[in-house]
Amino acid sequence: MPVVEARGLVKRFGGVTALDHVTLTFDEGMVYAIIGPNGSGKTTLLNVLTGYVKPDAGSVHIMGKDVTKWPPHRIASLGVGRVFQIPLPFRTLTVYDNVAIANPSLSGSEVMELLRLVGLEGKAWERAGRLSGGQQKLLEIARALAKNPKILYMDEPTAGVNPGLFERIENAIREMKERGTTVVIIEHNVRFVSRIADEMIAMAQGRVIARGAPEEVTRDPRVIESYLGSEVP
Ligand SMILES: Nc1ncnc2c1ncn2[C@@H]1O[C@H](COP(=O)(O)OP(=O)(O)OP(=O)(O)O)[C@@H](O)[C@H]1O
Repeated sequence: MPVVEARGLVKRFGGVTALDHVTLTFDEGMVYAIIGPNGSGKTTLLNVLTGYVKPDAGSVHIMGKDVTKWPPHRIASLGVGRVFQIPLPFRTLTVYDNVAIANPSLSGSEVMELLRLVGLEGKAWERAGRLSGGQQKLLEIARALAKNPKILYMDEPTAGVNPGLFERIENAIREMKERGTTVVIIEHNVRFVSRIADEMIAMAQGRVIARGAPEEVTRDPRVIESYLGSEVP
């Protein structure tokens, strides 16, 4: 049974069809990348899968449960995590405490291990508000990992992050996969996600236009065309 199954999702905003009959499944322990030009519906899809936006038609099942009408907190309670594009740590708390409160059952050494994984162990006792934007993003990823989610949605993990830190994001994603988490990443940096995704899903105009191995999807003429003939980024 797939961990997530979306069937026939439709979402309209006024005259714009943001999702036009999207059907897809995500399997356990796999890493998926969702790519597509601006406005192709990627964020709307994540919002529907996590309960923030209700679809006009279609359904979402998580581990066999119909969650289509569930509010976000109830979906989260099934072990569904999300890393938002803009990190929002508790700025006045230390980096360590930000991770510790994400999951109070973790031991001190487990918290430090997560900080080491994202390269923030040297910042453990600094206030989170003092970190750079990229470091705050890494902290957000460590907080998501601390909760040991079954499914983790990541909204542009590399946005606003210094390329020198990409490797740490990659390490965190590999660690999640190792733990059996299903990771779904929306990303504009196609080269970055091509390295880590088991499968790539390309969207254009609210539809899934290609799905498969990253090297095949990025070479698919329909995908190249959706980026207006320019090179896939
Ligand atoms: N709340 C909203 N109200 C009105 N229109 C919306 C809303 N959210 C999304 N849209 C429209 O739906 C379409 C899909 O947008 P969406 O943000 O899902 O695309 P995206 O692929 O995530 O784009 P980007 O890569 O720029 O983040 C766009 O035309 C967008 O303008």
